[in-house]
Amino acid sequence: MATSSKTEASATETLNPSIEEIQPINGGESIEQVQQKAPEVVEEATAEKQEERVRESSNDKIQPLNILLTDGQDIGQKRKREDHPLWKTSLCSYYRSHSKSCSHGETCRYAHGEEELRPRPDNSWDPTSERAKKLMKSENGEKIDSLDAREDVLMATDAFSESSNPGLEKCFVHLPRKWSSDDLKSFLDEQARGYLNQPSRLQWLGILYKTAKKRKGMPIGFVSFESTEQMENAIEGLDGKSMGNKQIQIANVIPRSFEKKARSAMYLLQSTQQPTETFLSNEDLSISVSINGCEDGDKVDDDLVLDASLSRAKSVRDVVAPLAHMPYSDQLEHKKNSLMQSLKRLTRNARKACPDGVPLPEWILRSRDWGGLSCKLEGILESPIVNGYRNKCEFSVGYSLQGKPTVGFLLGNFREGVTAVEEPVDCPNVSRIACKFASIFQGFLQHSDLPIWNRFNNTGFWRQLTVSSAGFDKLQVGSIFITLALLVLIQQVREGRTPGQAVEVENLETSISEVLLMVQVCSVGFDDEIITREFERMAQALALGSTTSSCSLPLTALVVQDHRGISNAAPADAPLRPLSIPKAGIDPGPEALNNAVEPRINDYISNLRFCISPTAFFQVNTLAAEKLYSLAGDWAGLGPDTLLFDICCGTGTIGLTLARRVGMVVGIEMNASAVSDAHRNAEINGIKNCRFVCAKAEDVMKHLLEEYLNVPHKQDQAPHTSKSNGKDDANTGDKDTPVDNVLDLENCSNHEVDDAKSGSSCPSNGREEHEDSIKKSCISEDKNTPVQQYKDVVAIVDPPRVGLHPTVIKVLRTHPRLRRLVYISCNPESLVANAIELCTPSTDKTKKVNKNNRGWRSMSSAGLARHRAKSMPNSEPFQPIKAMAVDLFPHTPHCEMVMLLER
Ligand SMILES: C[S@@+](CC[C@H](N)C(=O)[O-])C[C@H]1O[C@@H](n2cnc3c(N)ncnc32)[C@H](O)[C@@H]1O
Repeated sequence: MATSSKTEASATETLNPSIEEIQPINGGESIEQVQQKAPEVVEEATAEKQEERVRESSNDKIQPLNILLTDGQDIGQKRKREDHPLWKTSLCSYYRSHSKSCSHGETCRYAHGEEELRPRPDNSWDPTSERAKKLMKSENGEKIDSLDAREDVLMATDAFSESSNPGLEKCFVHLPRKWSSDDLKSFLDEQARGYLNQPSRLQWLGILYKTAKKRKGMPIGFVSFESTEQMENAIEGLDGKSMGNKQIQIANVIPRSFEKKARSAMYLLQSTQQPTETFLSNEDLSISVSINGCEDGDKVDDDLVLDASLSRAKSVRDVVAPLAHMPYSDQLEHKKNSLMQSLKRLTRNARKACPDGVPLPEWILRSRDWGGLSCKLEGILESPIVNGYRNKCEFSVGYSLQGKPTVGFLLGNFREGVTAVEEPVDCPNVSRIACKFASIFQGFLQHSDLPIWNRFNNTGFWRQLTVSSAGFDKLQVGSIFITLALLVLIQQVREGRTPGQAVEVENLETSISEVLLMVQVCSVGFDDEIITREFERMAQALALGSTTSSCSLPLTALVVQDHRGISNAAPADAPLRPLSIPKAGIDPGPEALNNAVEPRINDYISNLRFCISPTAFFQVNTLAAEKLYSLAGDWAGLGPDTLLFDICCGTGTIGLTLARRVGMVVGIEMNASAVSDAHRNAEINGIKNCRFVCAKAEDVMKHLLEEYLNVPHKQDQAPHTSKSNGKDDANTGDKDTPVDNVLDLENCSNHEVDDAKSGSSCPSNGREEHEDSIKKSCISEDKNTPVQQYKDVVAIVDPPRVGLHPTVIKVLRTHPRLRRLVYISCNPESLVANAIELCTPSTDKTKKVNKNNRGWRSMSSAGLARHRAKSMPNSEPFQPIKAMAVDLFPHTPHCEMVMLLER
């Protein structure tokens, strides 16, 4: 397996000093001595100190090099060092704690004070710096950076005022987010009284206004006036007025000319269905806002510097590919360092959660060998393709900053008022095929009779375009890739570059043979006839675009998703309408729309074909995912006697690619389309030892473990084979199987925080029906099929970003026969939280969780996990054995991590 070994070696050297190198703290006692005395009390502080020491010590390590570089006057080398993306991105703790003196002087790689501090490659700041603290506060909604808010407002291009006369309306910026419209009105009324009470301004009329509306959760409100005089009085009295630590700013509200078209569409629709008022209020909604004088730059202060970096971060490239400015090897190092922090966090939190009187587990004691990491981080596997690797892109539909209907990426967070969408220009992770389809669709929207989606008032029709591409011929890719890799290597050697730098594999795009387009709309309130006509036109435009493009642009499936929700994240069961793709130049007529093929796409992993539905999860970087699954399989220690649980299995990718190495695979997945894909994929690839269960893992895991593992061992049983018949297959179990159907739903309902984050596509019409469906998915219909006993039970879990449900963690942790668990995570934070619960020792005296305690709302995920660990039934904890990262997302800070847990 290829790893960026060079990068890793140097990073490990500098960031992982052995414990001997760490100086004693706390009056000469070593960290260990202090910890053994009162671990809970001193742990956090010592860990931080330890990290500081590590940093200091890593600084020591590069010091001689720095001196050499300056003394040797190798200016090129020095510049190279200063160009390093991490140069001066952390504050020097030595400088801070030693009266602003540091023996490394200007060669110190850490910043001596806030002035020297540089933003990190992902545009974040050293968390201990003033800047980071300020930002953190604003993120928490307590304080908002003034210019940040201004920037956001400037980026709001959708409609969010309801005035019929924008000339007599103003936008108030920097209002408290939590204010309602009533708060804003009270404030304005109070201001009026205040002025009237001032003797020096007896002539003052007060702040009179017509309407005042506050945008929920945002720092802005709209105030309209009866007359220009009223408006000017308000500006005179309130613009610049202090509001907490901010000053109110009053912005112009400018009607957008480009809205006329949408307006006429609205009128058209208004005559067919909707009550007049709805659309009349909509038609004037589209405005953009500019702040009086904010471009003048008359307030050059610290905030402005901060704002400059924020605004830089808001180019589409910076939003979509924030690490793209770094060489690929530096991106890998950056990700590795941040994963190391997560592994340290796991150790610290598990130590903290370890119950009184229980000795620290071996792995925590051993963590000293790894500089505080909970286990060895074995490295990071590079992505085989660095550019254009995404096989799936979700493009938003909205207005650009120039007011043009655009298909691309949102420039920021809607909650902050950012709605501007920019074209996917210069985003190296997006394929040219995806960009091309976005541009064809954008061209179509400019002439559509239906309006684009407005995020502020949740009206409009066109919402999103998803481009999924696949169909690399593996042999072709293999040979192209080997040739290119060799060429790149030769080139790198010639140019003196290190391996691991960006590999352009442009030709790979030419081997894409399938493209599925999914267009998300909201059909509410629109006439069916108009919709059908627009779909016909859209299908023609997309088909024409694909055939007339200068580059190869296959279009093999087209489907519309109808979604009414507020955000574009549609539930898995949102209605889908497949459309047929007309032959270029031929008008197929409305009938043709109904003759569409099933919208599916075929991709290949480890020489298996995977048929994927539009809403099923599939990793966005297929070649890197292949590495990920094979690593997980290698670490799982599989054999013919292994029963493998593939938890959160999606279309069955992990289980099916490993099926031939195990006795039996049981996959659990809540998305019904993905489960039906998994069955089909087993069939396509002739795999018979897999069973896929459509349910939430938290609802069925306990029963499945019992079904397979609690039966008496029957030595003479024939090896189990199973059929994959396209249904929720439950082809195991016999009359003797003690399937326990007592549901553990009570437990689930204790964890609102997780439930709120996960949607279900499984039936849930009432508790009884739900319970019934869970029972069905766990009990065999064929009562005669014997349950095979397996010597070895392994679980590979690959949960969504929120991590595993606490019920699943509890079931896995407390089942004594599950000895090995491979955790694949795309979110280190949830991995840390779940691993705390899996790996912290428990006692007989478990604490009861207070169900009415709402304190968890303000807890970090690790804090919550520590809390839950206290109520874990007494059971043998897992130990983290090793971890490795796989980079599926070059140019972004994201990364997959695989961790092996054993007991
Ligand atoms: C990160 S994806 C992994 C999918 C699959 N392992 C793969 O690599 O293609 C997570 C999957 O978990 C599913 N999922 C989310 N919550 C779940 C739950 N509570 N129970 C079962 N599956 C769930 C999602 O639908 C999604 O398919």
